[in-house]
Amino acid sequence: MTYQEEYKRWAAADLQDFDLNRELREIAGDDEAIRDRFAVALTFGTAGLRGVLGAGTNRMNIWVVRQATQGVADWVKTQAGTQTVAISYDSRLKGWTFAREAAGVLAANGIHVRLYDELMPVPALSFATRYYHCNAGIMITASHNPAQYNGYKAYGPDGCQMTDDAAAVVYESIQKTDVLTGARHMGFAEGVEKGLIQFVGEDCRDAFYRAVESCQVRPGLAKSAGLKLVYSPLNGTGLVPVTRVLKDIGITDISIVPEQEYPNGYFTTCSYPNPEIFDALARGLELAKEKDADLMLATDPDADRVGIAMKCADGSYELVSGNEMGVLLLDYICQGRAEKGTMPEKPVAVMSIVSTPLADKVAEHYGVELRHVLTGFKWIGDQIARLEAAGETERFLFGFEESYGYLAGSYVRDKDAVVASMLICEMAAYYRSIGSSLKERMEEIYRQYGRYYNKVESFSFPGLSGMDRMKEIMSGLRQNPPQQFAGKTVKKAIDYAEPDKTGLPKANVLIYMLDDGASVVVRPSGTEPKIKTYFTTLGQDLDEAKKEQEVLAAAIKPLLA
Ligand SMILES: O=P(O)(O)OC[C@H]1O[C@H](O)[C@H](O)[C@@H](O)[C@@H]1O
Repeated sequence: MTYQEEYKRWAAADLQDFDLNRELREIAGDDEAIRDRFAVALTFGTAGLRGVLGAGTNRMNIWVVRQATQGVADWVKTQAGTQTVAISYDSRLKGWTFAREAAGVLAANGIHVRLYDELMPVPALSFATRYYHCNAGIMITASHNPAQYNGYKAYGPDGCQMTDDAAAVVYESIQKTDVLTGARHMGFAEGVEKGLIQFVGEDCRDAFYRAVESCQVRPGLAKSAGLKLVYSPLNGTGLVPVTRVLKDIGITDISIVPEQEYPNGYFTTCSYPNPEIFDALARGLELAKEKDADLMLATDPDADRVGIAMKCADGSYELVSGNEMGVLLLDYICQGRAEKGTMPEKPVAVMSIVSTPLADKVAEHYGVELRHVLTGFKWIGDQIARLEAAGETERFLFGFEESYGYLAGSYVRDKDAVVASMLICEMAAYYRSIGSSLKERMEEIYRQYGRYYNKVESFSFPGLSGMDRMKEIMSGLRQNPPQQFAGKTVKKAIDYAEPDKTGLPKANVLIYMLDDGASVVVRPSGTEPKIKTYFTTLGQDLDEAKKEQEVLAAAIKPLLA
């Protein structure tokens, strides 16, 4: 069928969503708009689906959600177990609608559903999936994308994002399911009446909070430390779980950024709700200055990432990068657990290969094995699963990625900004209680292990031609391996396309280790049309390390044009 024919089929159907029929009427006769919506379909991958909201096979709408859920249902039916799927959603536009639609498809397939009756974040979904022994979990979210997006993250029975094998089966089934007529569907009320759709119980929520709070390193400490916090849920799911946990551990001086407090899928005060980006933290920073807060936290809409600003001695605020926070937390957890006598035998931490080598130094100092895995938090979840299979789950201390994702504990298998917010506040409270601060501890770490500087620079390659160019660049780097960058010799180059040499699954990643201890990683992003370069440089002080990075970046830039 051509895209025009598919458009006509949709335009003639009752799409049960006023917005969709109106959009199709509006684009009548506009070939480009029709092609964009109907020429291709959103692809279901290991991260599920993500796309712009609207009508068509290349958009997020109830029909694409039903089709994807039929794929998930078909896969669940091939599995043993409870035949149950957990569902949650965040503040995105149509979040609750998509969650209900997905529940209706599962129920029509005879599969039981456990649905949150209010928006809840990724870690709560991962937790419910495990708690109810589900075969799968579905999170309706587009994470930190702009407001016009929504998406569908799929989870396996362990609460980790779906494996490649399972996602491939789901995708195959999706392709056999006609988007408008192929998915079975039952009305939500009927599903509830038949007992197929149930809400997540209070017992599960309470168990989630207990699991998070059990990860405190110095329980009770925050109660008396007088920490002053500014928090922004960025109009997403963080408000309820983060404030609940913080209050439970005794942090009461919390000012919430008023315009970003309540769920709002339009994200009117920050168009790109990604805590990696300054704009997303700007309102929080203003309020932190006004309140003279010790710390400012902002969680992304599905509350799996958290961004931080810390107060410096002169009263100014400094943003903390994902790498720095990963190192601070690793250091705090190790030091605190050693002091409290709760350090497990043979402790294990995990980070992605693009995260800072400074963490290796810290782990070594505390006698912790720091495992390196590919980018994607599911690889951290996979390490916990391996420990679990060996009956050694308690060895897992902490996992992090430079992209602002952290997890301390094995109760969920995706990044958790709720536990991260709790531990960051506990850590800040601790340093405050001993007359120090996060900033001071970070400086001590640099003095002890060396002045590392990490920076990510991304190069955009939009469209199909961009995809080709990215392939050319990566194969060019493989065919003519660079021997030096800016006069610094490449001491070792690691190509992750060669699994025999890395011991990790095959991945399109190149790492260059330079003779002065610096390193550069080059990889195409898995989530955006970009090549990302990750720099680690060293210097006597920050200025020198930054200059080193600039020189290296300038040398690499021409290779990525
Ligand atoms: O670098 P990318 O492939 O774009 O991925 C960036 C990030 O995306 C998601 O948040 C994943 O869960 C992370 O594991 C990953 O680091």
